[in-house]
Amino acid sequence: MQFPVEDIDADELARREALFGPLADTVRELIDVTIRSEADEDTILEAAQRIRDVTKRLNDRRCEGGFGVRFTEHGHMMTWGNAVSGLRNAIAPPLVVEQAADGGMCSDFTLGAAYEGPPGLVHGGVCALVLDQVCGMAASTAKPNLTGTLSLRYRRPTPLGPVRARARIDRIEGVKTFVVGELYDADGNVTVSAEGVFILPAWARGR
Ligand SMILES: CCCCC/C=C\C/C=C\C/C=C\C/C=C\CCCC(=O)SCCNC(=O)CCNC(=O)[C@H](O)C(C)(C)COP(=O)(O)OP(=O)(O)OC[C@H]1O[C@@H](n2cnc3c(N)ncnc32)[C@H](O)[C@@H]1OP(=O)(O)O
Repeated sequence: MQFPVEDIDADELARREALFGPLADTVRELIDVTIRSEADEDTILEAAQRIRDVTKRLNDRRCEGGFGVRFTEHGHMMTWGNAVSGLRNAIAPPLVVEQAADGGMCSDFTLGAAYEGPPGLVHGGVCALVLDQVCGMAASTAKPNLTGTLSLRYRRPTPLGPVRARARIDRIEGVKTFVVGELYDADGNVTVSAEGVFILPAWARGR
């Protein structure tokens, strides 16, 4: 696993955030309206062609593979391709995850039409995606890790709209960090609870 360091200062970091964040926001809106638009056929056909054209231009120069996890020389971590919180990832809701008063992690976000499973409800796999990230971030306050096991209990449906995720470390046993987490609906009901085992991999021990 590589973690490239980019030779950029705080101003350049801010410039890139201000450039790529709004691009991803725009594409996120595009995803939503692609699902929900009731425009006429000519408009849809024209939109598809214009999107193909701009995609071709953006493709002229691009990195190989995924964005990865990169650092600035001052140690700022850029997880911009992350599927849940990536600044440049239009399929990420995106989550902004913050430290909670209890020392765990917390995030308030909105899941719209792009995250639907059953009608009007968040897809169960999306609930797992979000909880993996927030539980993983809670675990990584103790040590770097990968998800070993994530167990979920879907207690009640999660409606599309405002959602809260929380996670905190339950206990640490050697290389294993045990985390518990929950999703909440807009009324504050727990919809999904999670238990995760996050593991410092053998190859990373002592590094
Ligand atoms: C160091 C890596 C850091 C990578 C960080 C990356 C980026 C940093 C960026 C942001 C960080 C911020 C937050 C994190 C955010 C999001 C979280 C998303 C996380 C993911 O999206 S991550 C992708 C999905 N994840 C995988 O792709 C893992 C595939 N898998 C493996 O890479 C190995 O399978 C591994 C490492 C799991 C274990 O391998 P290993 O060789 O290190 O383990 P080993 O045999 O030494 O066992 C040691 C002890 O763990 C027990 N144990 C073993 N496996 C277990 C399991 N699965 N469940 C429960 N317990 C298990 C044993 O029973 C023993 O327990 P005991 O010590 O008690 O005997």
